[in-house]
Amino acid sequence: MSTQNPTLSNPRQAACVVLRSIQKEGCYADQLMDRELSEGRLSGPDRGLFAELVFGVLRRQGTLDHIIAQLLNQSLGKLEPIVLVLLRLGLYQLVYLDRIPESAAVNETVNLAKQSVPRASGLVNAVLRNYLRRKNNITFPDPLTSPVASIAARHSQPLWLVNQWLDQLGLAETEQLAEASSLQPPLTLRTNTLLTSREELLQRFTDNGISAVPCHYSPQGIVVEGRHHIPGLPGFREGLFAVQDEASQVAALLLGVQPGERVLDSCAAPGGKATHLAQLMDNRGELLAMDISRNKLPLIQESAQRLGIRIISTRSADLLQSAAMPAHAFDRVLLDAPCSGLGVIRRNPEAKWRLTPADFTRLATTQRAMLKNAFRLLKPGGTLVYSTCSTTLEENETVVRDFVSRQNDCVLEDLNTIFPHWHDLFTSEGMLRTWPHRHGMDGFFAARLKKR
Ligand SMILES: C[S@@+](CC[C@H](N)C(=O)[O-])C[C@H]1O[C@@H](n2cnc3c(N)ncnc32)[C@H](O)[C@@H]1O
Repeated sequence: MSTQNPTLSNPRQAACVVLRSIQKEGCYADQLMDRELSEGRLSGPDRGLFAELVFGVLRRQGTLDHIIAQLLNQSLGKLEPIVLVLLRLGLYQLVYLDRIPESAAVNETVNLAKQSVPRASGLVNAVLRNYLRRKNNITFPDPLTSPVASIAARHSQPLWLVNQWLDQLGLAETEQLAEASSLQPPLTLRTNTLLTSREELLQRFTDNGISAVPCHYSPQGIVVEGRHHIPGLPGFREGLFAVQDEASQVAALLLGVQPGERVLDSCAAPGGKATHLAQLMDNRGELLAMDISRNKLPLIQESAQRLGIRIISTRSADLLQSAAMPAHAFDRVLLDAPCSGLGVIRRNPEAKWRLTPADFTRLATTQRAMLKNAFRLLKPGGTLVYSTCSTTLEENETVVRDFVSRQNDCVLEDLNTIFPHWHDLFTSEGMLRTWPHRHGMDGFFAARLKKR
């Protein structure tokens, strides 16, 4: 099956194609899904089922594989990759989707197998029916004697990640985080305060029969209940809001930008934080949104235009190349560094099956070099926020502590002192650490540095 197949009007078939591309080619789920949805072959509830199947299977892949292994007479590794995708897809519907009748889940999956890999349709049928017979006898590792394996299997997380969380948080919180990280994240929006207030936006949603509540921490944030097609939400085309997790909103607020300042967002695409910063600057001053990827700069410009922002200019430059950097000295710099994305695995669940601990060391090397270069661009007295959507120590505290210890003109500011009302988001050292299970937002890190 190909992702270009023009006949994919069936949500299960479309999900199967996307899952296979992710497995085979290392594609990103959100990009493939956007492409499929924008081609308009699926309509109405089929679009919702398609998204549910792709993200659900990726989030629950570990648990599904654990169950499949008990139902098979052979090891999982011996299955053809497409057969494994079909089994995950069928089993996901049986285990997690109450609204789909069991017979439909089995028959539709077997039909898909007949189309794509006919020789395996008997096996797919047998395994799914075997699950229906044995579902009350599926076993998981004992939480007392094998806590890591138990959490990994029940909450669908890789073993290395559970071990890492255990070192950071202890057993009870690891269980909570593992569970929260396999759930669908909330839909959080940032009010565009250049055009409206949070209260007016909430009222607009209420008037349109959509439930939404204010965020607890971000003064611009709202959480919308249910699933929605974003461009169809009231106020989207008028630019009244941007989609952005609350943790990301808080990270930009930590920079403390003021109207009239000269600000650099050094890794800016697709522009979530850059547009937020411009909004906080009240559309006054200069904001340079820089990114290595020239292809992504139009995303920043399109968002800025929709939100009525006039102070952002974009530039393609490599933060690792000093010579390519803008010659300005900035009052404030945001370095929202490329990272492992372990804090956003609710949104990009394929990442947890691809990453390995070796990736963090490689990423940290780049992040250190970026921090050094970004700090050079600050004026004396200027402020820099270093942030990532990763939960690892290596990409976060270690990068910052190491930099501060080597850089005589750099001071780590204590966020507890500057933003005392958010103290439960900060570590005792004064850095931001948000967690899905504690704060209901993405896992995020930020530290605020000052140049003497
Ligand atoms: C975490 S994303 C930034 C997200 C953005 N701040 C936002 O809120 O929408 C990291 C960005 O860094 C960019 N990037 C990666 N390496 C870079 C480099 N060497 N110089 C500049 N940008 C880089 C990537 O293209 C990516 O867009």
